[in-house]
Amino acid sequence: MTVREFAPAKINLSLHVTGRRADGYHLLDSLVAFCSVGDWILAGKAPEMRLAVAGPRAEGVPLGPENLVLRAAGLMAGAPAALTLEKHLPAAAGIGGGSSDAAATLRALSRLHDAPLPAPEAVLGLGADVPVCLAGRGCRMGGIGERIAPLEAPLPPLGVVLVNPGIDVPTPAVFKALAVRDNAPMPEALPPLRAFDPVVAFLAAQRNDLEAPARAIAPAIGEVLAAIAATKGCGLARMSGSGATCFGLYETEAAAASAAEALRGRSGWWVAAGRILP
Ligand SMILES: C[C@](O)(CO)[C@H](O)COP(=O)(O)OP(=O)(O)OC[C@H]1O[C@@H](n2ccc(N)nc2=O)[C@H](O)[C@@H]1O
Ligand SMILES: Nc1ncnc2c1ncn2[C@@H]1O[C@H](COP(=O)(O)OP(=O)(O)OP(=O)(O)O)[C@@H](O)[C@H]1O
Repeated sequence: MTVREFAPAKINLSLHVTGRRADGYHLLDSLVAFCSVGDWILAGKAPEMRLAVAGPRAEGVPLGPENLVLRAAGLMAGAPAALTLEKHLPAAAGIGGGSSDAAATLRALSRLHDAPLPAPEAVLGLGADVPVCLAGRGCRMGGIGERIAPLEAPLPPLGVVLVNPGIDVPTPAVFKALAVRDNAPMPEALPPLRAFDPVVAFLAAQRNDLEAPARAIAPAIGEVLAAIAATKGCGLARMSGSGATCFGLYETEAAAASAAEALRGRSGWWVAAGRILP
């Protein structure tokens, strides 16, 4: 029996940094969505845990125990499997690549062995983005990433474009470069987010507080944002997470696919188009 689990790209539609804990981790308020662009995890029963990495973005992905797939598998003691990670997302890109792979591995091994998922604190120990990736649906994320409040209504299937300029931006460096760490949160009550117009109107009044420090580290992010914003039908262009990947939102998946075509060809840019998942 082989189990296939999708590891969708994580998109921070907004990312407000509202404080910092004594241990240095930052407090966040983020509207998080997932999209139909992502990696895949394949898992089959085997006498011991092993990992193979394939796919167009396999180059440079670690095969050793530091791979988040193996770190996640290590939490599912007694559930060995032959794991294949099919890599489609750029790494260190702000779209939860390794984090989503870890969450998909937990889901795959839980299904393969009919085993319970690890405790929330163990999931958080894999990385601040893993709890929201384990939820894998539209959420408001708080705390350092452990407070996950699924949205009351599913997000609409908006078109989305993802663009990465081919520059790794290490998350710790971006948080370290923040000038202000006690920014305002989003409004306590979120408005209905059931269609393109209200979603982009609401998000236009929100922020990604990591955009400024990330652009100081990788100025190419500014070029990516301008190029996305200039595409036909783009309702919002914003960096995701700690970058460098930026996203554009469109009313339809077709509009996003057209925008992606217009953006391809820039040397070294990774461009993908899809739709926002519920
Ligand atoms: C920026 C986001 O992607 C937004 O979703 C996440 O907060 C980062 O999630 P992540 O990449 O899984 O982060 P981790 O790998 O857990 O942490 C990497 C480093 O980012 C910083 N970090 C991360 C999360 C957080 N709430 N505050 C932080 O200051 C810490 O220096 C940490 O050592
Ligand atoms: N399964 C994995 N896929 C990609 N990178 C991985 C994986 N496991 C470990 N890594 C290592 O983790 C580093 C960070 O990559 P990762 O894709 O986790 O960042 P990210 O999750 O996209 O960033 P963010 O959490 O800010 O969205 C990579 O440079 C790589 O060395």
